[in-house]
Amino acid sequence: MPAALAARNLACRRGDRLLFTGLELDLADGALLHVTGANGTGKSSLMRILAGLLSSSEGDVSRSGSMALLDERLALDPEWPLGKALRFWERLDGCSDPSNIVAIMELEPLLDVPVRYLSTGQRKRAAFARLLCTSHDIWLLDEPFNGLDIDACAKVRSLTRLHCGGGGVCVIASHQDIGMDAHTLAIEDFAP
Ligand SMILES: Nc1ncnc2c1ncn2[C@@H]1O[C@H](COP(=O)(O)OP(=O)(O)OP(=O)(O)O)[C@@H](O)[C@H]1O
Repeated sequence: MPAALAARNLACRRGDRLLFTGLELDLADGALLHVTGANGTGKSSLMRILAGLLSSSEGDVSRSGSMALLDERLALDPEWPLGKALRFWERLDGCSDPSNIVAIMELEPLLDVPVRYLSTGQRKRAAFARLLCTSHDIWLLDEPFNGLDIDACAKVRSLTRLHCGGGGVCVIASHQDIGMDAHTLAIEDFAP
């Protein structure tokens, strides 16, 4: 089944503030979307609505294919060494080639380090290792370049191109230039 993600007439209210309204998107066939906007405009809120973790105040989301959200929350046990924490999920996710993924994200030297000691960029690379283990069709990447060095940013770009080149859909929320050809959705265009 080809990956697709659509949103119709989405509105989002946080507290007493309406962040956006009438937001539409329609993604399929390897589409890459860059959601832009200044701090606090609602990019992360939109990503959580698309992921089904937050209710919209209006509108709906439909999708075809499985979906993964990568954000600043690292779903790995902070007390465990990274290798053990990754293995726990590799088994549950049915990861086909975990050692290759660890190598791609250059995590071998960190496998004995407790997750809570990882630096910001190391945590982000561990989050990508988890994402790659899951083989989901739709990637929702919230500020995926935060904390990554130049080489790791380039790697994330090439992994994203590979994902979309294989028919996967990807949404990147970032206030930064992502350095890739992408459709753009400026969240401020949907401000009330
Ligand atoms: N649980 C909450 N209750 C009330 N307001 C919230 C809640 N969570 C977030 N907000 C507010 O919603 C607004 C949008 O937050 P969001 O994280 O979606 O923005 P963002 O565009 O991703 O920002 P940034 O670029 O800084 O990450 C902010 O003003 C934030 O304070």
